[in-house]
Amino acid sequence: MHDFRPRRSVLYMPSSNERALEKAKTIPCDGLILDLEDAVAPDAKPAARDAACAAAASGEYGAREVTIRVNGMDTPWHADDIVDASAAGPDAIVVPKVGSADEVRALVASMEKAGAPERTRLWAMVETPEAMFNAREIAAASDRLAVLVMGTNDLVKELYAEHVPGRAPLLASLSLALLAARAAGKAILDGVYNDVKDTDGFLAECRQGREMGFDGKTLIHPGQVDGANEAFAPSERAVTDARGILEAWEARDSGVVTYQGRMIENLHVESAQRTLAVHDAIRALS
Ligand SMILES: CC(C)(COP(=O)(O)OP(=O)(O)OC[C@H]1O[C@@H](n2cnc3c(N)ncnc32)[C@H](O)[C@@H]1OP(=O)(O)O)[C@@H](O)C(=O)NCCC(=O)NCCSC(=O)C[C@H](O)C(=O)O
Ligand SMILES: [Mg+2]
Repeated sequence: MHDFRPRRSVLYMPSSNERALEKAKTIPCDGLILDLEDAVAPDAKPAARDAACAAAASGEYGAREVTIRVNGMDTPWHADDIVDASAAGPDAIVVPKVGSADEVRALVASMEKAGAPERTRLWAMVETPEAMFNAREIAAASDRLAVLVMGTNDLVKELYAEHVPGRAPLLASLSLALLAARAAGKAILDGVYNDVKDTDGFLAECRQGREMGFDGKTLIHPGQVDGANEAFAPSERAVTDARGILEAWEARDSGVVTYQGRMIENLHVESAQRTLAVHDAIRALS
């Protein structure tokens, strides 16, 4: 009933960093974004592209979802990035600064022209004011588009905002993108937390992202993986409650039943089924 792929922790790494590419094989994250964009200097881009494509094609990353983030559509590297990444066949090609449904369709067409295998999905980064206003059309533009990824650093820059605890300046954007993803039935990942030494701030932001409804968080350091894995997995309590709700529902003799004093209706049963599907999918990873 629920076809769910865990994406609690999705780690960016510069594809120019050989050591990080090697280390990633042992990091317990659900996904990897091999970056060719912001984390790679212009003169290192061709070598980084080769390294990312070789890594994605290697099959050495186990159950982790392996993606390549190409350079933006308005850059001189984009066309070659799409051609080479499509040939490498990662789980997804991540495109930064997608601003419209037309751009999504153009990206899908260029992936198809470059022979990207069916399994290679498109992930669109939404990180500009234009993308926020077009989020609904972007999310629904193609079946190939599987995930929206928040780019909160670019958003803060574009809004002339500031990174603050609680992210008040970003809440409208985060909510718009979430609404768009859910309306289109797509997954959505929260943005990165820049201070790799601030564990409390990072965990608070993970909790906020989970409570808002994000599927997981994009990360920049291996030290952030365990916190995201825990925050975006159903807690033991949630799993116990989900089982209890299903048992109470099975034993009902009317359309409404209670579990531990709380009213349970069909919609709560669907949520409980989803919780157990997520829990099972996470357990199946290990
Ligand atoms: C942030 C970092 C530059 C910090 O690097 P460093 O000081 O080297 O960290 P450590 O010494 O603590 O590293 C310990 C070991 O872990 C490896 N490592 C570090 N980061 C990664 C990683 N991301 N993936 C894999 N492995 C990693 C180090 O190599 C050390 O290994 P060892 O020597 O064997 O012990 C660095 O973490 C980093 O570069 N992070 C990724 C930065 C990045 O990719 N940025 C671009 C994406 S973020 C973005 O653009 C979001 C979006 O577009 C937006 O707008 O918001
Ligand atoms: Mg960005």
